[in-house]
Amino acid sequence: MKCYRQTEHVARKIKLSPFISFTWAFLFVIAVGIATTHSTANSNSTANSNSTANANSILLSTLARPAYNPSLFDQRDAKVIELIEQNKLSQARDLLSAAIDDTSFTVKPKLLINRLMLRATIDQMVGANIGALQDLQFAYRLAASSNQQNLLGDVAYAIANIHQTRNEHSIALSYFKQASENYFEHSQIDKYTNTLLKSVTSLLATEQVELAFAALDKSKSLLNVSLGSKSPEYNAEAKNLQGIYFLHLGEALLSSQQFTASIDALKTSLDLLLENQLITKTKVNLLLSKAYAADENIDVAIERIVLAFDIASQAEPPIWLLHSLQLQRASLLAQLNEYEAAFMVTQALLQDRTMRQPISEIKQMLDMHANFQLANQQQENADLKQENEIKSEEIANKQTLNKLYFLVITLLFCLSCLLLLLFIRSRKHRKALEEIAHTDALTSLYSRTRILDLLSHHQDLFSRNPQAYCVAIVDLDHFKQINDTYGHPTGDKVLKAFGEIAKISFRKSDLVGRIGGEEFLIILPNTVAEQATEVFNVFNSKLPKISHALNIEQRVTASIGVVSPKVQETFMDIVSRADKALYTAKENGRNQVVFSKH
Ligand SMILES: Nc1nc2c(ncn2[C@@H]2O[C@H](COP(=O)(O)OP(=O)(O)OP(=O)(O)O)[C@@H](O)[C@H]2O)c(=O)[nH]1
Repeated sequence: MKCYRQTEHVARKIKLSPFISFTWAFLFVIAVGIATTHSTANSNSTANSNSTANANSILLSTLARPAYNPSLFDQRDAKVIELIEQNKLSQARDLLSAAIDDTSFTVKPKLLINRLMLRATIDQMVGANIGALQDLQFAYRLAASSNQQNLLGDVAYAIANIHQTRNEHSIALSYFKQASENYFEHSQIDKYTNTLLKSVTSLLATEQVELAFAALDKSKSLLNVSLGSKSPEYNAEAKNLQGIYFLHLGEALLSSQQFTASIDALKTSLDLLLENQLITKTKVNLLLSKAYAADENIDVAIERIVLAFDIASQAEPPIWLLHSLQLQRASLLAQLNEYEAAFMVTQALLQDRTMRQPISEIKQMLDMHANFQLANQQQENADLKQENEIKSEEIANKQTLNKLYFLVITLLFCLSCLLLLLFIRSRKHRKALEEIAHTDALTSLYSRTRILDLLSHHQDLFSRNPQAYCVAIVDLDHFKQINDTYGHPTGDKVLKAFGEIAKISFRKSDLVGRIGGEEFLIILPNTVAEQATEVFNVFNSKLPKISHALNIEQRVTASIGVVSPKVQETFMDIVSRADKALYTAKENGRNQVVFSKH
């Protein structure tokens, strides 16, 4: 409706006949409506319809007017429109090209210019921007040379649009300037306002923020003036134009990092925009997502980009807008540290040859790649570090384990040594104890226990292998008297001296032990009774030497009872028998050897 109204406005201004005026108004509707749908750059054209469908609906409503009479202009134009309506763009272009070839500039300059504009529109629809630019630049030269000033603004505006789409913002701005000057000159205030708003995007892209805000201020005052002064339908359009004003205000505020104000402006824009402005609403939601993300409100930023995709799916968005949506999606994914997903999206975008994003956005994508690679690298480094840490820990554990093994082995070794030492010592100790137990402390002869053990052992052997041996019990005579006369220590010396004589008097195989105070037991292996009696007599004769040695008057003698054990006897029987023989020796007057014959 907006486009149609603008077209009518143009027609009135150039004061053509109503039919001709209407015809070109009709063509212009197609040109502007479709062109803005398919080639609007990332700003928001007031002249745009939201899709081909939208353009076609305007076209149909125009055709339905009672005043419309296609016979009054070239039938081919009507056919072209019909083909466009059927989306047969190639056929429409061919027919239009033929019509252009037939159109004489000198006779019908306006017709030729408008046809060129229409062909540029078709070219834009199929993405052939260069061809569209050639037609529009040709149309521009024709308009300038034929003094078609009223068309010059529209052509300049269309050229600016294409350059903006291609992100050639400086060139776009120069054409917007020409268009706005032309509209202002011809009092086409709405078109003038729209051009000012449209230029905001290019001003921001070229970092002319102050000029962008100046353009917004100017647009705002113009919009306030136009409100309320027209028909209700016009008010709806004006409201929509205000919505577009707020869109660009939000865009400018976002660019100057006033995020909260930007969000407010963009929300206001959504309230004001007409319902069918799907592409524009998509753009507003895209900007809102960017503003929320910049304000670090990622959740709402995600909601907005989802909404933007949703609205876009209901229209036929231009490819650049889809790229912008994908780029924002990638940016949000990157902010959520989902670099891999972001990378996939941006990689797909970079591979899309049709994409013509502004340098800043390409930089953003490259930054995201760099971030992704950095994050990957960091992750790899972190993984390596973790691996190293694990390995270091393993090595440390192994070292600790080795140390532990070494310690345990050392400890075990030490323990073994200690045990061995203890064992050796205990053996020595035991031997020493045994020695002590087996030896009489005073005389160094066998102790009572030991000599009786030896006797028992000997008797056992004898019972198996009877080989005559003798056993004697020797008791010193009147020893009490020695003690009493010379004292106990002298008595001890006598006992000691007895031991010494016994040691040298008997064979090495003979066994001598002390079994009582002054009583001794002597075993003579392999000895028969006669031999034993003789040995003991000799021995007894040596004892008086002790008196001499100790310088005592009492003569040291002994009474000796000798037995030759029998196989059936126990060692106690033997001792008892020897004791009896000893008793006999004592009875018989002491200092003698008595052999037991029983
Ligand atoms: N000096 C000393 N005297 C001891 C030891 N053991 C026993 N006597 C003493 O030996 C003496 C033994 O005396 P008696 O049993 O009466 O025997 P005796 O005086 O030798 O008399 P007869 O055997 O009948 O000739 C006691 O006075 C004991 O005290 C000892 O180890 N050293």
